[in-house]
Amino acid sequence: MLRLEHITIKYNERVIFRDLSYQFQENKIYGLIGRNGAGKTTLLKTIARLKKEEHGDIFWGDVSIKNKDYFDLDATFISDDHSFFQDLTMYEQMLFLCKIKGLQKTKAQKKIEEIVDLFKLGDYIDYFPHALSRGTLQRFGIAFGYLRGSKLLLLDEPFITLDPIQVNTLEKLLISQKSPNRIIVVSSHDLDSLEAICDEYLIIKDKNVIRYLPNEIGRSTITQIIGDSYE
Ligand SMILES: Nc1ncnc2c1ncn2[C@@H]1O[C@H](COP(=O)(O)OP(=O)(O)OP(=O)(O)O)[C@@H](O)[C@H]1O
Repeated sequence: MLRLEHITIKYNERVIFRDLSYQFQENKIYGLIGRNGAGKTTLLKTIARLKKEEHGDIFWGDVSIKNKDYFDLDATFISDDHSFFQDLTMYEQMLFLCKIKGLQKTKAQKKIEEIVDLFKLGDYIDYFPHALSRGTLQRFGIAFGYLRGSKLLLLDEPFITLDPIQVNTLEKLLISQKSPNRIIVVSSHDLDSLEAICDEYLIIKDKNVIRYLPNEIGRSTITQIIGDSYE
């Protein structure tokens, strides 16, 4: 369980979240919804410890992760802002990641093969990042996150730039990744995809979140809540 307790998040003097408390449970996919600039990325980064809150605390189980950093956590944050090594092919980068994870070479090669197949990236593994389209880079970014694996998967706008086939593949993949050991949080403006995968929606409003179950809220109400948050 991941628990946010009365957290306030700011950039300089600008408050993005005020006194936010929420409890995320394993085996669930949460959809983070909000207008542009509402704070979706900020909240994901805060959970991933890539940004620190001003007040409050965050607990993973019974342990505070307030003073932890991203690499202290068993977490993967996937955004569309991928940083790849420009001098390595995509295959070499995947091997490098496996090496950091301590995976033996033959096991690493097998795992990479599986993932490359899953994401249909076989044609591109010998490319350098600068030669790939945005959509393909996004797929590699997600494949890297998948390769890394984690108890906490945080995805920021994962469906952006993916074609409909890849959107469908990713939806299925995320559902298959649900487990009693894992919490998944996805931010997106793609309400169709969120509806297909989420157990709970968290809609950002008034510097806080409102929780809904997908079957208790329609699209027009979501749009209305987002619209109201502009006022
Ligand atoms: N590094 C930063 N310094 C100052 N302000 C920031 C910084 N990063 C984000 N912000 C501001 O914080 C607010 C929340 O930004 P965030 O990126 O979290 O929103 P978002 O909901 O993810 O938006 P979008 O849907 O457009 O991606 C925005 O007003 C943004 O301008």
